[in-house]
Amino acid sequence: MTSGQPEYETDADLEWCYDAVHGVSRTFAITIDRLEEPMARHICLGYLLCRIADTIEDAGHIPPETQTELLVTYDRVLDPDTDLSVSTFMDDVSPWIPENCDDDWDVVAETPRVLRTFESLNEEPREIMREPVRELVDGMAMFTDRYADEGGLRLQTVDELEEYCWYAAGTVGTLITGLVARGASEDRAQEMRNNARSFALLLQLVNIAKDVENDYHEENNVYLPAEWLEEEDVPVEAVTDEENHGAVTNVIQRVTNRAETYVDDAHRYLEAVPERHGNRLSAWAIPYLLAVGTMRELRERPEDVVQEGDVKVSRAEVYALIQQFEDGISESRLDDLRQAIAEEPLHR
Ligand SMILES: CC(C)=CCC/C(C)=C/CC/C(C)=C/COP(=O)(O)OP(=O)(O)O
Repeated sequence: MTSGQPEYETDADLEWCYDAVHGVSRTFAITIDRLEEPMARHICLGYLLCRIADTIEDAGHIPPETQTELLVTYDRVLDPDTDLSVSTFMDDVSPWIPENCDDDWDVVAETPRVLRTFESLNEEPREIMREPVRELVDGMAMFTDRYADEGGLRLQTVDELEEYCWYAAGTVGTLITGLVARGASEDRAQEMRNNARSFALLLQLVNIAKDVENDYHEENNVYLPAEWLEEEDVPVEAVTDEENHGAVTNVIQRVTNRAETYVDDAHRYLEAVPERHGNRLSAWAIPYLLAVGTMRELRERPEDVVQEGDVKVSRAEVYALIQQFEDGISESRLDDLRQAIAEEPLHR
């Protein structure tokens, strides 16, 4: 403990942070439940710091220039070389917190609590996390600024889509790898660093493929590359129109195919993951396998992304997958599970 906080207060804050993650991310709730201490609290706090920026970036009701300003201020609060206090950020963001606060905005409203809990962690994990979080925040500020005139993100090319995925998820991969690789052999650490970007791009591209409807209607963002939409004669602003469902489905398939190219690297990452500092292989294997399962669903019913607004692995399958890890997991079992879940739902 480095902050001089009374421990009972930090414990209550940490409990709050664990509850908050369960409210905002299905993926990270599962991951954090699998981890032991101290990795669980490190990943929890690292994730919440990122989520605050993500909520601002996704806020359709905030003008882009204000989003950029808020993200820049948040970055300065995280910068150890400036003494900008979190209260400045709260003064700026408070008018934008919706009255009927959802779980995401609850976390933003509690930024001071998240930050003081983060500051209560040991210095080593904190310093591993700080720069990747700031890179994510800066990247989001860059994207809201780039598309300020459009009112929301309108990614143009597949390269730009992958650039965006780097900031939104690749940075999180760097954060995780920094924490998890401590004390590992140089070979293992290098193997993880080589494959971390692929792991993150796999997860982020699958999320983008399945969330097209919600991203446009709730957040005013179109991540499907305009160049791919154009090849299908779909105007970007008509991405969810009924007449374009078939054509947009083709673009969703293309994004899914792109995600598929990262699966082998992600698998290599998992084969190198050590179980130190409270880390557990299953914490990362489960989101990986859920991404493979979601790709299966996206291939089988891509039209549901635009017709139903969502394609995801069922709760029963998520449960069945978690059950597979009750007694730990071997590498060969990971291979088998990947093949199985790519073909059909696990619980059948
Ligand atoms: C090297 C390595 C381990 C890389 C992985 C990095 C990582 C986990 C990035 C986050 C990707 C992601 C799309 C999370 C889920 O979305 P969400 O948090 O919005 O929640 P949801 O599950 O509710 O959609």
